[in-house]
Amino acid sequence: MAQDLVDGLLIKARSHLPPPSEPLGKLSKRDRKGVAVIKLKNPPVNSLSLEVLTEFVISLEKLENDKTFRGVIVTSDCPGIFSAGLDLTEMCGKSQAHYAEFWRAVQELWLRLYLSNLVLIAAINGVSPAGGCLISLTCDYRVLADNPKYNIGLNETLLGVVAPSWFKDTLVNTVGHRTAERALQLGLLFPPAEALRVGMVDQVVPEDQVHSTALSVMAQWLAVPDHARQLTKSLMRKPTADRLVKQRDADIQYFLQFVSRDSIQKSLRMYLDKLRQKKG
Ligand SMILES: CCCCCCCC/C=C\C=C\CC(=O)SCCNC(=O)CCNC(=O)[C@H](O)C(C)(C)COP(=O)(O)OP(=O)(O)OC[C@H]1O[C@@H](n2cnc3c(N)ncnc32)[C@H](O)[C@@H]1OP(=O)(O)O
Repeated sequence: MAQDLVDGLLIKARSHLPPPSEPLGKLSKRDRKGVAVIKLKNPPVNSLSLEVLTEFVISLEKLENDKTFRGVIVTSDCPGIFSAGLDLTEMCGKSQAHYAEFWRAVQELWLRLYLSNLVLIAAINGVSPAGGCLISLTCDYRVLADNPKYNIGLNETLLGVVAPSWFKDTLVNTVGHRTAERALQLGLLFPPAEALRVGMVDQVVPEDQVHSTALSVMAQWLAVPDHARQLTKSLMRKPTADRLVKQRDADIQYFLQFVSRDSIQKSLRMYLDKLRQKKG
């Protein structure tokens, strides 16, 4: 059975954890076939807070260091939402030190995911804007559930902010320069059929088949000898990652200057207010 391949690893935000005695990321070693599942669980929208980013990195590191694991399926435990992207409250009204710590954590997760030796398959079972889309773009393969609500893309410009160069590079490496340029400037969020057409995802399948499809794809990728696949992945991705590695501190300084501007703070606050008012 396909499900027998899977091991569970749940990433939760501390505030939603039950008793403090439970570890944050649960890594069970029951699996024999080397595939783990990382399920993002930070209700209500799986926003990527500093805590979630940190926990994600720790979980990945554990899996990388545990040689029984060769692949990870990245998916969501929040119905209808893969991830709402970076937690906007981490970028509003906080100190410079907080912004710097937050941005370093965003960089760290991107680098870990993008250069991972593991096979990463995104099982995208919900809407996936901005940072949520970025996570899926770092994976080796993307399976998206066929639901017209499940838009995916880098919509930063619609918030009045700019996708940093390494977000842009990740998109360009996936969909090509022209599609990326148009998508980034317009902040396009693609519905499934469009996302497939432009190459933002590799497969669109009925919602109840996302997980089983991700498992089948995983089996195909794991049939390739690890050393050859890993070196090839590195050849393809390292030049892009190195551009950030060489200037991580400068990138943090850009972010600090950018996010601290009154105009950017105002844009982010207005966007958050709009989200909050949607309900009432
Ligand atoms: C020159 C170069 C300089 C380089 C500088 C670089 C600068 C880069 C700066 C920023 C980069 C940002 C990347 C990002 O990822 S920004 C995040 C973008 N995300 C979005 O636009 C998604 C926003 N959310 C939604 O559209 C919806 O919430 C959705 C995910 C579709 C879910 O909808 P629904 O189920 O209806 O839920 P609600 O909208 O009611 O939301 C529930 C509560 O969650 C709050 N929320 C939603 N998204 C976020 C978020 N990303 N961060 C924090 N909080 C979020 C929302 O406000 C609701 O809160 P409350 O219950 O208090 O009302």
